[in-house]
Amino acid sequence: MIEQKTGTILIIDDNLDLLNAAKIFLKRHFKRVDIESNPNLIPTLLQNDSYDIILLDMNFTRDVSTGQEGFHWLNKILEIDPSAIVVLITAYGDVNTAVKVIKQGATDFVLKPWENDKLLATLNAALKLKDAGNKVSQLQSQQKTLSADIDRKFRDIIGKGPAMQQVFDAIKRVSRTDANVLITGENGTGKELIARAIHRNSLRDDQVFVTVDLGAVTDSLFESELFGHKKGAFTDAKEDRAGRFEVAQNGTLFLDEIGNISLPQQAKLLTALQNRKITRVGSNKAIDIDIRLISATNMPIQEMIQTGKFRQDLLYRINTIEIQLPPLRERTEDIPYLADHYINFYSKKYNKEIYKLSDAALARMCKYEWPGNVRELQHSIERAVIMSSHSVLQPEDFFFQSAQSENKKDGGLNLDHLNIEDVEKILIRKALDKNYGNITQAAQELGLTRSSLYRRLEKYGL
Ligand SMILES: Nc1ncnc2c1ncn2[C@@H]1O[C@H](COP(=O)(O)OP(=O)(O)OP(=O)(O)O)[C@@H](O)[C@H]1O
Repeated sequence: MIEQKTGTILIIDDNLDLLNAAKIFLKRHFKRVDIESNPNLIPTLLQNDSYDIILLDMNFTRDVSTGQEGFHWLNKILEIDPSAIVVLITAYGDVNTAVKVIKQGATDFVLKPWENDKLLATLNAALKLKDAGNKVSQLQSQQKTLSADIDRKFRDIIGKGPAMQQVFDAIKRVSRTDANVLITGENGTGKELIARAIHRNSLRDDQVFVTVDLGAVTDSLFESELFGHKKGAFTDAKEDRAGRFEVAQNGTLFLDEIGNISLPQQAKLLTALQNRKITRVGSNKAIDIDIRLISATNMPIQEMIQTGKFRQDLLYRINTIEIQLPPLRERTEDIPYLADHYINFYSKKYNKEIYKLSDAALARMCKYEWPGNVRELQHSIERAVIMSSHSVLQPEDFFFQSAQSENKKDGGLNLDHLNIEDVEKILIRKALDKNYGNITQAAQELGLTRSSLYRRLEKYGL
C-alpha cells in the first residue's frame, strides 16, 4: 500500500539555492512544500493559506547575523496564528540560542547547514505536535458542542411562586463561590436542572459538568467509576481509564443520588474529598483534584444520620450550602406556568396546534399529588399533546385521570390504612402491568428515571 503523504510546509529563507534544495528533498516526504525568499510576504501567505509547519531563517539582511530578524518574523507569525508551529533555521548550535528560540515561542530549531535526516526528524516531530494540537482543539470544540446540546434541555427553569424564587436567589448567591452544594428534593423536582444552572453561572462555566448517578453504580465498580483504574487492575480493566473525578478536573462534578451509597463507599468518597486527591484502582500514584462538588439526594439525610446510615462528617463536606426543592404539590402556583411551557414545547416538537389547558384540566392538575413531580407533569403533557385531537387540552387527555379512577376501582382500597410505600408499590405494579413489564416505559409513566425504578423494585422485592 502506498503511504499517503501528509503535512504542508512553508520555508522562508533569502538563499534561493537552499530553498530549492530543501523543496526537492522535502517534497518526497510531505504533501506540499512552498518556498519564499521575501519575509515581507509572510502575512499575505498566512492569510491565503494554512501551513502545518513554518521553517524560518533567522537572518535575511546580508552581513547581519544577530537573529533579530528571525525573532521579529517569529512574533509576527505567532500574532497572526498563535497555534503556528515554527521551526527556526540558525547558524549557531549553542544552548543560549536554543533557549532563546523556544522562549520566544518557536517549537524547535535546525542548524545550518543541515543534514537531511536530521531536518526530516525535526519536521516529523513538529508535525506530530501540530496533529496533537489539532486533535485537542477538535475535541475541545466537540465537547463544547455536546455540553451545549445536553445543557439546552436543562435551560428553562420555571418557577414564579415564592418557593422557587427563594431557590433562584440561592443559585445567584452560591454559584460564583465554589462552595459545595447539596440539593435535596423528591424525584423529578429539578435537582439536576438546578445543579446545571449553578455550574452555568459559576466561575467554571467554560469547563465540563460531569454527572454520576451514584444510585446506578454497583458496589464493585464504585471506585473505578469515580477514581478510574489502571490497565490490569481487575479482569475487565482492559486499558487505563480516568474516573469521573479526573474527567471533571477544573469543572463541576455532580454526584446524583448521594444518599444511596453504602457506608464503605461513603468512607472512600470522604477520603477523596478531604485530601482533594484520588488514586486510580491498581495505581499508587495520587492525583490532585480540583473540582466544584454539587450533590443531590431524595433521601432524608438527617434521618439517615440518626440511624447511622449516612456519615455526619461526609454530610459536612458536601453541604456547605443546602438547597431544598419543594415538591410540586406544595407549589401548585407554578403548575399553570409549567403546563404552558411544556404545551408550547411539545406542540412545536410534534407539530400540533394545541394552545392551552382547559380550566377543568388545570383544576385537576392543581389537585393531583404529582408523586413524580415536574418530570411526571412534563411526561403527562407530552403524552396529552401527542394523543389529543383538540386544541385545548381536557382532563380526559391526562393519564392521571384514569390512573386515579382505576385506583378506586381496584379492590376499593382504604386509603386511610395505606402508607406512602404501599401506594408507591401499587402504582409501580400498575405501571408495570400496563406496560407489559417494560421498565423504560413504566419508569416514564411514573415520572422516574430507570435507575430510580430499579431501586424501588429491589426495595419492595417486586
Ligand atoms: N422548575 C422547572 N422548570 C422546568 N422544568 C423543570 C423544572 N423542574 C424540573 N423540570 C424538568 O423535569 C425533569 C426532571 O428534572 P431533573 O432531572 O432535574 O429532576 P431530579 O430532581 O434531578 O430528578 P431525579 O431525582 O429523578 O434524578 C427535567 O426534564 C427538567 O427539565
